[in-house]
Amino acid sequence: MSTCVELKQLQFTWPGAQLPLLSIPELTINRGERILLRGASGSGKSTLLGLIAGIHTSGPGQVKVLGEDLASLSQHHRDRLRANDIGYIFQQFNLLPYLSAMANVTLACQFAPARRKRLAQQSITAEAENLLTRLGLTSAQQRQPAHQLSVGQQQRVAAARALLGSPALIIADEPTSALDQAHRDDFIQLLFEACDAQQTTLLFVTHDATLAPLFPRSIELSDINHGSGGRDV
Ligand SMILES: Nc1ncnc2c1ncn2[C@@H]1O[C@H](COP(=O)(O)OP(=O)(O)OP(=O)(O)O)[C@@H](O)[C@H]1O
Repeated sequence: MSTCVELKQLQFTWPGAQLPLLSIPELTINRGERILLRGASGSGKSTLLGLIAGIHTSGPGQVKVLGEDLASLSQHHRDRLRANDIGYIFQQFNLLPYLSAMANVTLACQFAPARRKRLAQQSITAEAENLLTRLGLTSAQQRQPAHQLSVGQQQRVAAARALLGSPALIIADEPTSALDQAHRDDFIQLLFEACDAQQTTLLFVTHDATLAPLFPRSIELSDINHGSGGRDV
């Protein structure tokens, strides 16, 4: 099985901090895996995701994504890898409020030539519609401005935006924190189905331990992190 994410001897210290927040000897995520990463609030989950997505650069150690050692890439190449191959679902969704749900989704392909190329056979709009429908938004909701949608609907739009153009890796940073249990489990099932249809790897981060049984593999950040994990502040 090929590898999607490979961390080796990773260390990361925020400027001004006394101790490294993260010190992770090893973590490997295979392609197609669905993996839950759990950790307490402030333990470094979002920081780790930012390192894997190439938003922050690490100190010593290696972060490899899809075979590329991020430290050896220029900022431009890291940005391109992220746009083309990583779909990011943010905690606050980061939708543009006055654009329609559909326009928010299709925008994802604007700066991602490889994603557009993977959609070559069908139009971007048709595939966005397909994904939004599969994730449970009606045609009317797809045309509505994002700020007029419920939190659960906005979350589905954010998921469709991340999935459009079949990126190899989806990173989901606590996307269900604002939902009740029924909507949360329903959203995760839909996300699994969409990831399976595209053979996408899913790295899902949460502080909620009750989500672990839904995932084939679950990791506690404190079990793999020898750094401070936010305990020095
Ligand atoms: N830009 C930054 N500059 C300096 N320190 C930061 C920065 N971002 C985060 N930190 C610190 O890093 C630690 C971990 O933060 P991080 O957001 O990665 O945790 P988290 O596990 O995702 O938390 P939560 O579950 O609350 O979102 C915290 O102590 C935080 O103050």
